[in-house]
Amino acid sequence: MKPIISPSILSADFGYLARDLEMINQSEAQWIHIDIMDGVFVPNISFGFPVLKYVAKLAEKPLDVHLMIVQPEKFIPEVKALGAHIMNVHYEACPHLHRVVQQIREAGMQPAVTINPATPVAMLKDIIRDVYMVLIMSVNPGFGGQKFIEHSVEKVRELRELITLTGSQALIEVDGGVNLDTGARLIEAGADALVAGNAVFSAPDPEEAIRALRNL
Ligand SMILES: O=C(CO)[C@H](O)[C@H](O)COP(=O)(O)O
Ligand SMILES: [Fe+2]
Repeated sequence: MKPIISPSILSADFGYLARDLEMINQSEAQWIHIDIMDGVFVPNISFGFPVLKYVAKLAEKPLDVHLMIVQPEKFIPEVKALGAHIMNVHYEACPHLHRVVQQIREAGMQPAVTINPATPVAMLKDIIRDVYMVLIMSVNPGFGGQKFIEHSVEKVRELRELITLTGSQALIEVDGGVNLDTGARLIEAGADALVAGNAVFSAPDPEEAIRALRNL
């Protein structure tokens, strides 16, 4: 099965956001990845809901929303209003993760849980049956264009084992430093979906870069 490709608009040219979204609409990408940062959970701020309303209007593919914020449950209505397909919340930001997952589902979105590079896969054991997807961060969240953390490939393998063992249907997505080389190894390890920012938007032909990732 071909991997799901979710281009991250964090690396788009914000001065030409409409053009870059149109490129994704025309491309072989399945989803559009949206990074929301609060300057508290991560040391950076990206864009907020007034900008994302405009993005959502132009986007013709399901939105894969990645919230790098504290208390993400506070923003379930705003994320829902964007028409998001998937709402990714961080394990590290949710002391009551099970409740948040339930709330996301009740709101009519697919719940996904994201883990930072220092969080072991084993921490997901009691939530894995309840989520649509797990997002493994392969860089420390907060910035695009960072170097891939090698240990992430092993984490994908461990997560695939946990999913098989528990009978979960969860998808595995990986985010950070994904390119043709790291992407190939992640897919081999069991990843279903790849987020790519820099590898797409720094390429001479971004649409071709998406196609190449899709054909890995
Ligand atoms: O969540 C993120 C950063 O925290 C981004 O989705 C990620 O960094 C994508 O960018 P790149 O592919 O350039 O690493
Ligand atoms: Fe992300």
